[in-house]
Amino acid sequence: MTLVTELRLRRVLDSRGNPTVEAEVTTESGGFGRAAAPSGASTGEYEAIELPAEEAIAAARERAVPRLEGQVYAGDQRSVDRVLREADDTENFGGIGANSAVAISMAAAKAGADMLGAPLYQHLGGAFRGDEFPTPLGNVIGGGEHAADATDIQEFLAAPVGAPSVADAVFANAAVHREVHDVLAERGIACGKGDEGAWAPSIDDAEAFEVCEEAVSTVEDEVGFEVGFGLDVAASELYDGDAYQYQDGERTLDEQVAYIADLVEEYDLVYVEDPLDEDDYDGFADLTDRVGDRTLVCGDDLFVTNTERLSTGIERGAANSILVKPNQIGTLSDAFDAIELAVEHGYAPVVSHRSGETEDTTIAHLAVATAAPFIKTGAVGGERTAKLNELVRIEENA
Ligand SMILES: C=C(OP(=O)(O)O)C(=O)O
Ligand SMILES: [Mg+2]
Repeated sequence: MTLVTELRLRRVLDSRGNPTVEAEVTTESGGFGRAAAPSGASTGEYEAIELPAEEAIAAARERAVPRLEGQVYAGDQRSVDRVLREADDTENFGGIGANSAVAISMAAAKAGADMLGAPLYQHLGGAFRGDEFPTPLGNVIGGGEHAADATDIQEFLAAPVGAPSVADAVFANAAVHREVHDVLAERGIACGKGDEGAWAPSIDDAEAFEVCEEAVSTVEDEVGFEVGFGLDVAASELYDGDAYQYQDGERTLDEQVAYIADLVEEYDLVYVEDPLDEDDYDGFADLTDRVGDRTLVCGDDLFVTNTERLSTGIERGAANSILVKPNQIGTLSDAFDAIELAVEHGYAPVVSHRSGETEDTTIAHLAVATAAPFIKTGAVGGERTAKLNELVRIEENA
């Protein structure tokens, strides 16, 4: 019944105005799924390859479409994703592009769910999924590769860890975002927004910590539950192969570990993503040793949603959390495998958007399906609220 009868691919816009790949899967009995690939700016060196959209579409039309149409069942996600890998025939989706692969993989999942008449999270998570919901991490101040002339640290993330519901958490993050703007205005600082909708003021990291702390504490008083904050340092972007380069000077490898450990202590950070370079497993292990009992040390560029890199991290005690971006690895099956391996070893999976996004809501369903404790998908902006509002709807209906 879920035999794929038609697979269409087209170019659509992402939130940065760049072309990205959208896929539509139709099945024999009329099941339908549509999904679009996101795109990163601070991409990890070991990510699957994103090809220019036109090139990815042409390659997938030639190599993947004939292997899927009339051959594979959309409800059998593992088969769809295996065929995508066979059609690609490289280690990193350099053949058809991870953007084509992930769009097709997610569209097939949606077509499979449509055939069952079930929401996507239920199709992916099954009947015994449980009833846990992810806490959203909301980007409220940012710079790095996402905004010029702003903070060195890429993301300051509101983390409403005490929220009684997803809806409360989503609104708390939006309130922190608003409050950050008010605090900046009081200080006479005008600013625009970065790629993910976070404020991108021309201030240094030290001032951003002050602003964030003040905004979070005001909102915490208003809502009456615990709201903390965390970071995505995106440290590979600061590392020049020798030291970490900040506006206020450089930090050696040891200094960087000590600096982050101090920040965790001083601001009671609940989450620290990519605090060190993507090749520095030892540094991650050292930091995890120091602060891993108090905070999540998350690997994004370090692990790139890849089970081999995660296995290395597990062996070496590097990090205690993994960021999960389906387009970093290319298929939903691979993303599921990374989550499963992480959970098995006590690593917290954090399902994540990319800085370039679309209205696609698959990651909201993926986070619920896998009972991921966190989802990182911004605080405001249409392509971000698409996921947040979907979480609110899922929570109401689940
Ligand atoms: C979402 C992120 O940014 P990008 O999509 O640019 O990699 C990130 O680094 O976690
Ligand atoms: Mg990151």
